[in-house]
Amino acid sequence: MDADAQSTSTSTTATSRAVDLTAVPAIPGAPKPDAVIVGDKITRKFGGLTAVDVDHIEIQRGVITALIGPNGAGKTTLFNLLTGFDVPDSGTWSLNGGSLQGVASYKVARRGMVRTFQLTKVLAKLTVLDNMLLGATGQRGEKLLSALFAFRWRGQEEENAARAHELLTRFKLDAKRDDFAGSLSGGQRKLLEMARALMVDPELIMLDEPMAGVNPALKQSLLEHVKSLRDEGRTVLFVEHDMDMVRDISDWVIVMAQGKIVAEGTPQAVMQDPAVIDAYLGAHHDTDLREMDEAALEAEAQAELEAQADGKATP
Ligand SMILES: Nc1ncnc2c1ncn2[C@@H]1O[C@H](COP(=O)(O)OP(=O)(O)OP(=O)(O)O)[C@@H](O)[C@H]1O
Repeated sequence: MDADAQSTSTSTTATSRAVDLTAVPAIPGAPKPDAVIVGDKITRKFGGLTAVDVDHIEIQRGVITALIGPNGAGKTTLFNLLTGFDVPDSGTWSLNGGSLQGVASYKVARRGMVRTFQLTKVLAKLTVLDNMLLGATGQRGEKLLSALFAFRWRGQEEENAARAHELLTRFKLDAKRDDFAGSLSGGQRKLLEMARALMVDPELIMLDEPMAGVNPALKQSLLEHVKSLRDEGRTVLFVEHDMDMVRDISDWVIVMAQGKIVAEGTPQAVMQDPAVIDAYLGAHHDTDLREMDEAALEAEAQAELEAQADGKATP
């Protein structure tokens, strides 16, 4: 384990809110013991295509939930809707019981829910430190009224700089604080985006494909950082195609296909669920889950060969 990440997770376990989810029924829309997000009848259509059609969703507080599914399943669209970056055709959802319907993305962030993007939105021509400080916008200082109280704004600036420094150290980016963000590797940009999201000290952090474009050397460190978010009491919801990551760090997995939630459960249960394997294989273009369930596929191929040898037609 990365020494820095280890010290982070060790020092933060005291505030972990993780609970055992093995007793939660493995059914789509399963009720959770302490849901931080609850959504109902959320739909989003693009022309004739229904990208999201979620009947009920609950995200448990304090654990890591993976949202998986084949390409085009609606995962990013659902992220966009929950965080106010897109507007649904119908549906309601709440954070800690407070409705987020019609709430703009920056206000959603102020209420404690932030997200990162599939393609990182770090600003290449700003320094790493300036990117961090931008992450703190939406706080007191940017308000016109606060400009009248410059002493408060200065205090906020100092607080932000201190927090940025602390986070850059934690994410091992402190040596790069004055470099242009554009000079960072793909993995470092993902780390910067995660660090920036933490500037507002969110209760819930949503990561859209945190492993995409990250070189293998940084992957383990990134995984440990995601786990440390949970270990310090935050809720993590992430979209990912990297099934190793899903298996390694998720406490719960929600599977989408064609806009709907088709399965939920612990990683172990979900990865053996025929509905999940169907959802992936039906889409024909996600190889990760194929690799993941090689044994099941081999058994299926063997059965097919035997059926052929017996002269039976296979469906
Ligand atoms: N702005 C848009 N305009 C039209 N169609 C869209 C738009 N955004 C998404 N879609 C369509 O909605 C469906 C769901 O897309 P979405 O990006 O949410 O899927 P996803 O599960 O995140 O896929 P991936 O894993 O490939 O990122 C897809 O068919 C996509 O083409």
